[in-house]
Amino acid sequence: MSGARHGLAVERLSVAVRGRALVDGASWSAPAGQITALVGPNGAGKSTMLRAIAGVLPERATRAGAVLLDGARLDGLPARERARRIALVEQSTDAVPQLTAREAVRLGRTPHHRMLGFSLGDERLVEAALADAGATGLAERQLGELSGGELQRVHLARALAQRPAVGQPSALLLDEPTNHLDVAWQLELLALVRRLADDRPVVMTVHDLGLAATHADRVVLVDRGRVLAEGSPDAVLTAERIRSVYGVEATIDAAPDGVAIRYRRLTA
Ligand SMILES: Nc1ncnc2c1ncn2[C@@H]1O[C@H](COP(=O)(O)OP(=O)(O)OP(=O)(O)O)[C@@H](O)[C@H]1O
Repeated sequence: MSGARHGLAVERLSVAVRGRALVDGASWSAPAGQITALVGPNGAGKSTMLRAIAGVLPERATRAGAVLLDGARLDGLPARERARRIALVEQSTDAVPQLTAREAVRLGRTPHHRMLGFSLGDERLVEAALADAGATGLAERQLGELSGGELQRVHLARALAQRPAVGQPSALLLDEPTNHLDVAWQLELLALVRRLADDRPVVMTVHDLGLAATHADRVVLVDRGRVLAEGSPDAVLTAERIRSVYGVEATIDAAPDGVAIRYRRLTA
């Protein structure tokens, strides 16, 4: 059901490049206070959806449909206005390797600047964002010399620094946030994401269906640009659906400390 009053609502979103549909009439919602996992096979259109919501599609892409945050349309807002409300952490960004982590996180404040530029308040937010993402110790390091997992934390800190003033609606979109992270940091990140979802919608794409089932409140299953199912993890992630979408046999074990899913190739 789309149209969540508090949270993000995606309505009949379509994205095409040179006449090819990458996202095809997708409607789904991500309520504030919840973690929504966007899952689906490679090439399903998950990243394209996040980029369309954040308004950072390539120029040659055409799009249709609506994106609403707390009931207000984001489409048509100037890029800067949209960037104040929606923070997107991508798998790979065009990070300048010579920037230090702190300088990169400061860039997260750019959409909020007016004439005066960087303020003391911004500086405090940058330090808090670095601390929240566990990246304080990386602040003086150059991006080009960080490991994949360290870089992931800096990107997250940058998105945290981007958030608007308290009380203003915002959403956080994370594209494969657990990529490159070791198991300890995956759990740290998911605990942080849980805290961040306290007062806003958080959407994350993940390939690990067990992780989605364990840590997300809602799951949106996407295939070939379309939404196949949306709802609670146990309602969406059934062995039958996993078989039809991914073409593998899944055994789902729900335990009190999480959901483990084992996979086998389909036998003929
Ligand atoms: N800029 C682009 N121009 C043309 N086609 C694109 C562009 N970006 C993505 N695509 C295509 O759109 C489809 C959806 O890609 P997208 O990256 O959104 O999928 P995804 O679900 O995030 O995949 P993955 O799990 O592999 O990251 C793919 O077929 C991809 O090749």
